[in-house]
Amino acid sequence: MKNFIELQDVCLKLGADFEIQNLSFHVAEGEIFGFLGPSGAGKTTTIKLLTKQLKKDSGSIFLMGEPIEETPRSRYDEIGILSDTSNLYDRMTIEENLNFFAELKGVKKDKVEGILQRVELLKERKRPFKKCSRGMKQRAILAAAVLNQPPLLFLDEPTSGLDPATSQEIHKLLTDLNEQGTTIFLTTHNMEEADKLCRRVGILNQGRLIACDTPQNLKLQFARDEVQLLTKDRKVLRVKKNQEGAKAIYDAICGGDCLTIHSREPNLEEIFLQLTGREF
Ligand SMILES: Nc1ncnc2c1ncn2[C@@H]1O[C@H](COP(=O)(O)OP(=O)(O)OP(=O)(O)O)[C@@H](O)[C@H]1O
Repeated sequence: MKNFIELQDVCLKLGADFEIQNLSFHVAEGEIFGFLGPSGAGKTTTIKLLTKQLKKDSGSIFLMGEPIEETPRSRYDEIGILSDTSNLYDRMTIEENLNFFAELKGVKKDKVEGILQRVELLKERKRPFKKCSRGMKQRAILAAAVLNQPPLLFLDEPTSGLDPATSQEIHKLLTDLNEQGTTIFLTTHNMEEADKLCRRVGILNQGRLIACDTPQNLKLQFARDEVQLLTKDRKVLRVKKNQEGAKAIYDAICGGDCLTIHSREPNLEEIFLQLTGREF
């Protein structure tokens, strides 16, 4: 498996107050990689570095195996990019927009109907983009980005501000795309989304990568040394994994007082709190 994205010691100073510091990570072909971090952590800045909208001060970036400096502009026509600023035209309908992008990307127009169906916009296809709801706009933008089934897709907060049902639809579309071979790099504030979709996640804080692994490994690494026991009278007891804890569990089971026992894995939000001492 080759790396589609690789950063080595990348630094960038932006203004007086912010810098990306020695950023190193990779995204392998076929992965969905989630880039997490609170507002202002540098997620969008990193996408801008990877899509040549910003230039690093130092370090190396490789995109699909070649140094980013050698990546031709035309390569970005193949790569899908979905950012916070839409490039769809307000006055054109959803369908006109997609036909336009199909032509631009050299995709046959008959693909447009299929993609409209997949993002559930077939019925709304004659609606001008500016009259669409936020969820519809987001699905239309995503449809335009994936028309050519890109090998690599950058998504900056793809479900930000969307209702849970629309987010679910977008998750399904992304999972399908990934199964068909698209490598996905996405940024999100939403820990649950990252946990559900991503094979690996990187956690960024104040321009520095503070963790990078599979959600499962991170949870094991930061697992608490305790289990959770639910008693008959619905009390939740947290019991240490030691001799004393074992005795408490033994007594609860023998006394018929134990309803359930669960391990206590932290979620990604708790991991972030443990790493930084700050709420996400
Ligand atoms: N052109 C710029 N000049 C100076 N500072 C900038 C510039 N663009 C962004 N910044 C600053 O860089 C920092 C990182 O911004 P960035 O947009 O990458 O964060 P983010 O993690 O994507 O946040 P959010 O989740 O809110 O989108 C912020 O403090 C921002 O104010």
